[in-house]
Amino acid sequence: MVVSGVSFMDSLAASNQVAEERISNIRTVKAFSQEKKEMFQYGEKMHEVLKLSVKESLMRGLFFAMTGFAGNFIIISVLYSGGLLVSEQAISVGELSSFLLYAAYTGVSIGGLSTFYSDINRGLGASSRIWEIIDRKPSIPISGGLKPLTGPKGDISFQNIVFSYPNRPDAPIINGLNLEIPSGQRYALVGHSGSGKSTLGHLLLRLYDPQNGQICLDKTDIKIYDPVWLHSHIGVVSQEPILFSGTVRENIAYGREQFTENEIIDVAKEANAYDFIVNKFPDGFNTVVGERGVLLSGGQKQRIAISRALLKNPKILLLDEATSALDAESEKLIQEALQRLSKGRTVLTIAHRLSTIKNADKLAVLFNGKIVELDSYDALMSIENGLFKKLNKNQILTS
Ligand SMILES: Nc1ncnc2c1ncn2[C@@H]1O[C@H](COP(=O)(O)OP(=O)(O)OP(=O)(O)O)[C@@H](O)[C@H]1O
Repeated sequence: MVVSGVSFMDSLAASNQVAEERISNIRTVKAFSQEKKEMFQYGEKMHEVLKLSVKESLMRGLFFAMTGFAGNFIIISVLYSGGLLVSEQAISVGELSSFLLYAAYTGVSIGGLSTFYSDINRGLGASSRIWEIIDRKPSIPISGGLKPLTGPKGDISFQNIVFSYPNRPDAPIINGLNLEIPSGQRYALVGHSGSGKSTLGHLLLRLYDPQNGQICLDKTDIKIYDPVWLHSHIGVVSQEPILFSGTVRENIAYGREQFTENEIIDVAKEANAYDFIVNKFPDGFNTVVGERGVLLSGGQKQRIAISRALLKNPKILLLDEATSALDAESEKLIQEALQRLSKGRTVLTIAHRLSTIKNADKLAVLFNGKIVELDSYDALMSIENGLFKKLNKNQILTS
């Protein structure tokens, strides 16, 4: 019964996952006219849930039918043998009745225990997955470690990094990579799609640990630092900025406990977000952005994410540029905001835009899990048969 409870919960979770994923991406479903197919798929999943719940109900029914039958059979047997004993005058009718009464009380109580047993099994089935998750020890601790009293200087070095994702251990993404980014410099990471640029960002944030080599911040392995301290000094503006349902203010302040209204206004101005927040949104900074920021345009989301990074005031910046093209005006405003954001910080940009690539102090070209070229834009373009030159010529780097 425990096993069937677990499968029932698993199939219910699978059907909920399908529903949640499709409903939250309803625009894509509609754009591809997949409503009927998705409804059919959800129906299939629910059918699976129904099948398992019928199976579980049958097992419960069988179990209770058997215990009920056994109870009644015992009573009839006791009445029969007791009747024989009464007729032989071995026991009195009173003794037989009181025995039956005690036996009935005991039987009902034991019957109650069997219901309790089946309910416990249901609970065990439902909770076993939760316990599995609760008992999992994260390989990277949430907190604990060195917390320097001052912020970092911002020198970053990747030393002989080898990394493959845990679910694909045989497919190394980074393979003996070395890269030094001195404090205050702007480096742009370029390479084919899928070459591992975002992965390098994940490693710097210590979302994963490399299988080999070390990543150092100010000559100390990032594994030594408290992850909370480390994350507080790295600002991230990702390709698809993640906003949470809540107000514009709450989204800008995400990650900062203490802030003043003036700070929020200042960072919004610096990120070129102030004008649209105040003039275009009905409630200004109190405007609700909708689930995952659906009520905002791509460019607006980017600028709110830049305001958030500015408020955090980190020493290191990790920018994952959006590949999707924005209109020229938004593009200009975002580039301006990013320029301001980059000032005085160590910046690693996953670059897709020619303007970013040209403005970077150095370009690091990632190929086959290694940095194969590292220099300024002009220097790399002057290498005959250079990889960067080829990528640039084929317009692989720019959107
Ligand atoms: N969580 C993951 N689990 C397993 N493999 C992953 C995971 N994330 C990415 N990968 C794989 O790692 C490789 C590198 O991905 P990554 O996102 O770092 O590339 P990228 O250079 O940033 O690409 P793009 O420019 O298209 O964003 C890809 O082959 C991808 O399929």
